[in-house]
Amino acid sequence: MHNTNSDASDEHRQVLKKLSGHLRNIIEQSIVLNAPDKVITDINKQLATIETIMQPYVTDKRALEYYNPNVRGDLNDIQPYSAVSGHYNALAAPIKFEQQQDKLIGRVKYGRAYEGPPNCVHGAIIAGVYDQLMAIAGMATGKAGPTAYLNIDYHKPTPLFEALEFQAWISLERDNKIIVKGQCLVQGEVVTSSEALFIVKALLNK
Ligand SMILES: CCCCCCCCCCCCCCCC(=O)SCCNC(=O)CCNC(=O)[C@H](O)C(C)(C)COP(=O)(O)OP(=O)(O)OC[C@H]1O[C@@H](n2cnc3c(N)ncnc32)[C@H](O)[C@@H]1OP(=O)(O)O
Repeated sequence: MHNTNSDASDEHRQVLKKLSGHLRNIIEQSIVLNAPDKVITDINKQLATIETIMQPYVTDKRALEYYNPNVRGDLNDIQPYSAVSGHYNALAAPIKFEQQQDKLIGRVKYGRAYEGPPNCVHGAIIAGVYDQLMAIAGMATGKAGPTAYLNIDYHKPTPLFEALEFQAWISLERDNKIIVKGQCLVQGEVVTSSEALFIVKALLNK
């Protein structure tokens, strides 16, 4: 189940990614859907058919890696099914990770499915991005481990439908501890900032 390798072809990865894209669009559309009962009933029937088609192929083994420490190119593929950043998980918004010098960057726009305060991104979604982005940024030390704490300062509301730039960088690495800092910018303005502690030996020893 928690495989670190996969023999999936590029074609297989592409069709799986496309499936997540369709599901993601359906989730977003469902939030603002205002259709007659008859139309929704028809949609429900078609979705039930899709579930039936998928069911025989649902196994306890993922097609892709749960965790791919040797990923090259797309940094999101370190955890392809991440609930926050996985391009193969429809729950994750299409955030794009990239390394820029000593910072890991996450660029994303959130839609209605991620709304907390009116027209703003839910604070728990923001926390999720920091947790994932900072964990991956910490891996640049060559180590990894679970989050011991994640502190977030919400300085200003984070708007929906606007380009967000999350940044994360290693602040301190000592023994079994990695402290990572982060911030999120909207049009150059910092709207949130964060700090997280990751414990390395804990993951390796337990
Ligand atoms: C098959 C493939 C597998 C590979 C797999 C890799 C997968 C890579 C994917 C990445 C995925 C990312 C995803 C996002 C990252 C999550 O979301 S992780 C999920 C959220 N976090 C958790 O569930 C962690 C739950 N907590 C725990 O397990 C434990 O409390 C911890 C954090 C591991 C620490 O426990 P511990 O090992 O017993 O360590 P402990 O001795 O208590 O503390 C060690 C040191 O840290 C300090 N410390 C501990 N907690 C704190 C704290 N809250 N504040 C300050 N200091 C603290 C201690 O004081 C101690 O300091 P020293 O005495 O050494 O100076």
